[in-house]
Amino acid sequence: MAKYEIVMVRHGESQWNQQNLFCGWFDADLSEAGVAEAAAAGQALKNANYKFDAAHTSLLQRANKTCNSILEALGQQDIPINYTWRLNERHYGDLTGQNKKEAVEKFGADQVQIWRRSFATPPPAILEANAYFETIQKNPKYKDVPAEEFPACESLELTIKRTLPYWNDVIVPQLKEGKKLLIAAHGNSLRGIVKYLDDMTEDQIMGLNLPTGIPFVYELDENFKPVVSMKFLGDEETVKAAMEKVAAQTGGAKK
Ligand SMILES: O=C(O)[C@@H](COP(=O)(O)O)OP(=O)(O)O
Repeated sequence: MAKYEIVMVRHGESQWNQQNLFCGWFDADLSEAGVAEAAAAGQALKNANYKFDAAHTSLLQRANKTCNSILEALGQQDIPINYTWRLNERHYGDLTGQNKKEAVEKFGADQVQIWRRSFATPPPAILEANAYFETIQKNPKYKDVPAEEFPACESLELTIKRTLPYWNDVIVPQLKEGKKLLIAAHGNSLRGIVKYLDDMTEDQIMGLNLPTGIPFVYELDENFKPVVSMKFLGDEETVKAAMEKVAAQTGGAKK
């Protein structure tokens, strides 16, 4: 029987999603379409009568603005919002700022697919020569990230390693207190949580592409095992098309 419920959402489309650039820890803003997606996510949650006691988001504005937009739609801007680097997007290393299709031309589709969706292989570490090195690696907002944990690139496996402590130490205790929670985060930080909750194999998680701006619900039993998994607040066709759009960003591959 379901005892706990939590809603998660990948931010609305960012300007870098729109331009098809690997984004990772770069702090891209929402695109115009992304602003609309975030508002629609709020409306969908409002229509389904959701109310939250707290929200959790990353240190990146695309997720923060999505979170705010949802809370605004619900008339709940006053609830506590927790900001944490542990929910940040997977660090895309030296791919940060590269066009996804151009990366395929340069490195080949198989290699890019491994970097994007494999479990254990990280992209190359960000180099000082990368145009976004300073703004990411030297950003004062990350001053509290322990030096030994500050990534220069991350596989999904490494992303899960820094996201799970937040799930276990912050999210789970709040759920146990009976709080209704919203997590507004990113494609890969959420794929990590989903893999963990649904105990997916590495092959299964490779095939999962989370759409932007469509909230999804987990209902969990007393042992935090899913009774209902990844139930999207959107019609099946729309969700499927949005997932395929993400998969196709490197040039038509379905995975
Ligand atoms: O970093 C990025 O480019 C995207 C995910 O890209 P893919 O792994 O889907 O290529 O992250 P998000 O838009 O969720 O913050």
